[in-house]
Amino acid sequence: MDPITFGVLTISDTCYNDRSKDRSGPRLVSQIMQTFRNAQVITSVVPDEKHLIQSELRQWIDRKDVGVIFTTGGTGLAPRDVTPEATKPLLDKECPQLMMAIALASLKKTAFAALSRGICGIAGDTLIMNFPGSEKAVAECFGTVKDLLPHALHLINDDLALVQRTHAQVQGTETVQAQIHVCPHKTGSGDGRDRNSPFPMLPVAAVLDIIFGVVHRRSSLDDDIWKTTSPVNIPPFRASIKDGYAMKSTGFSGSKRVVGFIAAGDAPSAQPLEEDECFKINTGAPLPDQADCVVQVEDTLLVSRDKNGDESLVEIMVEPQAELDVRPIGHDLRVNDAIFPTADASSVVIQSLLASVGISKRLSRPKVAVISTGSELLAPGEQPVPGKVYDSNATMLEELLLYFGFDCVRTVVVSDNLADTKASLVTLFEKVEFVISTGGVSMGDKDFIKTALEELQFKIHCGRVNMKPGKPMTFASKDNMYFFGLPGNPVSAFVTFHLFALPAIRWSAGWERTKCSLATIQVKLSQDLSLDQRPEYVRASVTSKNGQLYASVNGNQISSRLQSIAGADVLVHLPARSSECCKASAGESYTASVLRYDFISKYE
Ligand SMILES: Nc1nc2c(c(=O)[nH]1)N[C@H]1C(S)=C(S)[C@@H](COP(=O)(O)OP(=O)(O)OC[C@H]3O[C@@H](n4cnc5c(N)ncnc54)[C@H](O)[C@@H]3O)O[C@H]1N2
Ligand code: MOO
Ligand SMILES: [Mg+2]
Repeated sequence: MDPITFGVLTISDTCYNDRSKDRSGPRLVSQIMQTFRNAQVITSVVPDEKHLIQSELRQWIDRKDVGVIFTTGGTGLAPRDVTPEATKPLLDKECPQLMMAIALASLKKTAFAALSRGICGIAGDTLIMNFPGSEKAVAECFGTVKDLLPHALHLINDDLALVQRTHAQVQGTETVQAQIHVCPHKTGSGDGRDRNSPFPMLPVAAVLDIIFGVVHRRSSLDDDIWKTTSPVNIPPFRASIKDGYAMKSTGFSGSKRVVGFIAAGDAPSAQPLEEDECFKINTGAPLPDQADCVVQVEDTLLVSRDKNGDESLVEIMVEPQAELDVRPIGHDLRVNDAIFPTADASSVVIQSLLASVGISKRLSRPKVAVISTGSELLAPGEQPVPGKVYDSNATMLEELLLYFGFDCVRTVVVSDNLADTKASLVTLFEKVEFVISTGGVSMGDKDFIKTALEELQFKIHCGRVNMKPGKPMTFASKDNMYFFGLPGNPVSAFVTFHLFALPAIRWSAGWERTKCSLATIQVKLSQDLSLDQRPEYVRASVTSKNGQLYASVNGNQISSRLQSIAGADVLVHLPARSSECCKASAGESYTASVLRYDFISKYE
């Protein structure tokens, strides 16, 4: 089937106000991409407003390339659910049987499918289907219709030859020629097919959805860790919280003979203790068996020392209370209690809490390698050579992995050569699960990465992303080997590492999905910014003013200028330019991904 463009329209007040809540749209995009390799997908999010739904639908119906539009959301019985009412006036013909097929399939899964009012029909030569709003429902609905779409479109486009062929196939009189995907983007040949990438530009959210669906999440953080119970009590003995004197609270205040000294690490003392006696004790030391409280040194006076200079008599200035400044056995953690009160993938938390109960277990982390590709690269420290540039990406990626708590097991630099690229990939994947490369993923004759992946039987899940910088970002996998081909432009590599490779590695390490991507905040722009035709991730420093966070963009944002990462606290998510809006204005609020722990550069 010739490449067609699918439209995925999320209709939801909630998602319109916060795009990160839209899970159904990206899920639908990734389902489409996994079913129709050559498809293009355009997406949008509108509130549950009839006129806005219709204006978006009309724009897409009027486009020649858009063959199918799926809407998700607004098909229910709630007052704001108006998707069918918005869709119906635009249709030339309804397709009730298609919706019935969806309804019957959905009813098998849940009786509540009966409450969905979605409709389906044809507007011009575009097929429109209303799907429910839930992520699960859109996947199921798409699954019901996906095999019907090619034939439906051939009928709509009156493509008789193909219609006959499909009928013949259905009647079983013709075998379908197996469609083998050959990457037309061969390099070096420079024939016509190289002029257009075969990879659709996927929305960022859809790429993340694909990544989380493909990358195997290590279960080690799921069960055995969180369910681990403590083999010991913490503290294992009654421990003093202060430096002071251990005594019997029944002995009241007043002067007491000092009969001994207990340091942290000493064994508990079973020595008898009178009410007018006490032990000098250190913080963390075990209380003597007959004491039930500790008075801190600040609440005492030293009265006398014996001939060896040791304290012999003290004046207790406060009334001692039972259990004062004492941590009972198991006060912080009891034996057989769960060590982890909550799932927390931080290795600091996991390793230190395990250590606190005496378990020495080094959590294995996903193994990552870095490849820098490019015949033009010089290693830092080498002498300049005409036509060459220094390789900043390898160092940057090693440092980024370190910063985020992962190790770069190995780094190689490979020139623009297909055989070397393949050989490096094979060697590295013998040792690691993730390989992150930079360079060689765009349209150049020497961009071998995608070809190398195809020839090594990797599945390329994403070959281009609708974003700036980072458009040619490539994600591929084969079994449990995962490959990120970041663009060569240093800033593109920086941005796509943060948005895609890091979340994937964290996911593989067992992190909660909500924590895999960088945390996001809302910032106000400090200046006007023009919008690009792709959604843009601009580097900006953050100022906190009266509790409001402002973002100032770090100079020229061209994706080769690595200087823009200096002082970059966040990546501000700027939407793509649209016919209604071509700039982001100072004072407007935008979502921003937090790049570093210390993400506020200035307080005013
Ligand atoms: N005809 C088209 N050309 C390009 C397109 C396109 O769509 N059509 N996309 C542009 C975009 S967007 C990006 S991003 C770049 C990415 O290209 P590659 O991933 O193939 O990167 P290279 O071509 O290998 O290098 C790009 C650039 O970056 C420099 N570079 C590469 N590696 C390093 C490194 N390790 N350290 C520092 N600098 C590096 C390299 O010298 C180039 O200047 O493609 C555009 N082209
Ligand atoms: O995608 Mo590129 O990174 O814009 O230059
Ligand atoms: Mg290139």
